[in-house]
Amino acid sequence: MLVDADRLHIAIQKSGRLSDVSRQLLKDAGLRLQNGRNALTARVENFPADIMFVRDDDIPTFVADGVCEFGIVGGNVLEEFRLSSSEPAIEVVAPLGQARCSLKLAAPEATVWEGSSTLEGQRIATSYPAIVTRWLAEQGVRASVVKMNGAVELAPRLRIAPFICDLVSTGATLEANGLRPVADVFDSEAVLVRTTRDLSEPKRVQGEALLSRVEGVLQTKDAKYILLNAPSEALPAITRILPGAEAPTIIPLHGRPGHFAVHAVCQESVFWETLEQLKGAGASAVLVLPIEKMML
Ligand SMILES: Nc1ncnc2c1ncn2[C@@H]1O[C@H](COP(=O)(O)OP(=O)(O)OP(=O)(O)O)[C@@H](O)[C@H]1O
Ligand SMILES: O=P(O)(O)OC[C@H]1O[C@H](OP(=O)(O)OP(=O)(O)O)[C@H](O)[C@@H]1O
Ligand SMILES: [Mg+2]
Repeated sequence: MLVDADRLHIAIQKSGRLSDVSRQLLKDAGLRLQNGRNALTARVENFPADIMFVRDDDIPTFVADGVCEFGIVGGNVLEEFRLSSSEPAIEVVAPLGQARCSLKLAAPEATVWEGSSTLEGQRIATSYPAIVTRWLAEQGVRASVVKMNGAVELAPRLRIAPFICDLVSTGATLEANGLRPVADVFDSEAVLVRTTRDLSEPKRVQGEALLSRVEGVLQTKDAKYILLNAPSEALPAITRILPGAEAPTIIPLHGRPGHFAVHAVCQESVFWETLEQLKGAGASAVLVLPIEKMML
């Protein structure tokens, strides 16, 4: 029998860019949370796990310490933690393909940029000093890094530093502050992380079950089930067109010699162009169906 000590702890961001992404992933993995939005913890009704709602910066520490066995965090925050920690007992178990953004170096529009040597002897304001320091070392440039916890885009205007390194997605925040990106430092997306510390056997088993569900969710995101009919001579071309389909099932059509039904799970997006190509290759009666759950 499972006791409370065997329940997994999963750390997610309380509020911010990752909170909806994290809640949605847990929901898609079939986990039903008990408490309301303002609670700091929630019990999962139908899976032996409790959710901790925390600041995103604390997630790597909690997971590496083993206080939480799993967490969802931005790759940028994880990398900064890894570079700053002496014992980062944490691993990425699934990139989630969400909250994509990049850490970019930026400067006021008028700044003349002649490559990374422009930074020699300059100051750079950032919330990610360890990532920026590593990048400067890779570039062979000496510059000083000033840590700011937020509103980094204000640094040039406040004369804190002539350069900044901050997260950019659409670029709208940079533009609104009269800044332009000059170099890419680190690409990030949300990731599911796990502690690398030893777990009790029940927690290890539950962790594997959680991971397998998450992998299923990620695989079904773009996956579709395709059914179509085709004459035998069209089958080689059709199987080449089907996006990300391994070993489609090919069944003879009753009463139509030389004609077959093709069933395939496509792991990649199926676009209208794909259907047009399939028709062009000889397919007819093409159906594309969503896949609700998948466990390979
Ligand atoms: N503009 C963006 N587009 C996409 N993803 C982003 C963007 N800005 C941030 N992110 C990602 O979302 C994560 C969380 O961002 P958010 O701004 O909510 O953090 P925060 O203000 O530090 O939150 P907290 O209050 O939890 O400390 C970032 O670490 C990054 O991985
Ligand atoms: O390139 P953009 O699409 O404009 O996005 C970039 C902005 O998004 C993030 O801040 P967020 O909006 O999450 O607010 P925060 O500063 O309160 O964290 C980041 O710190 C940038 O300021
Ligand atoms: Mg934060």
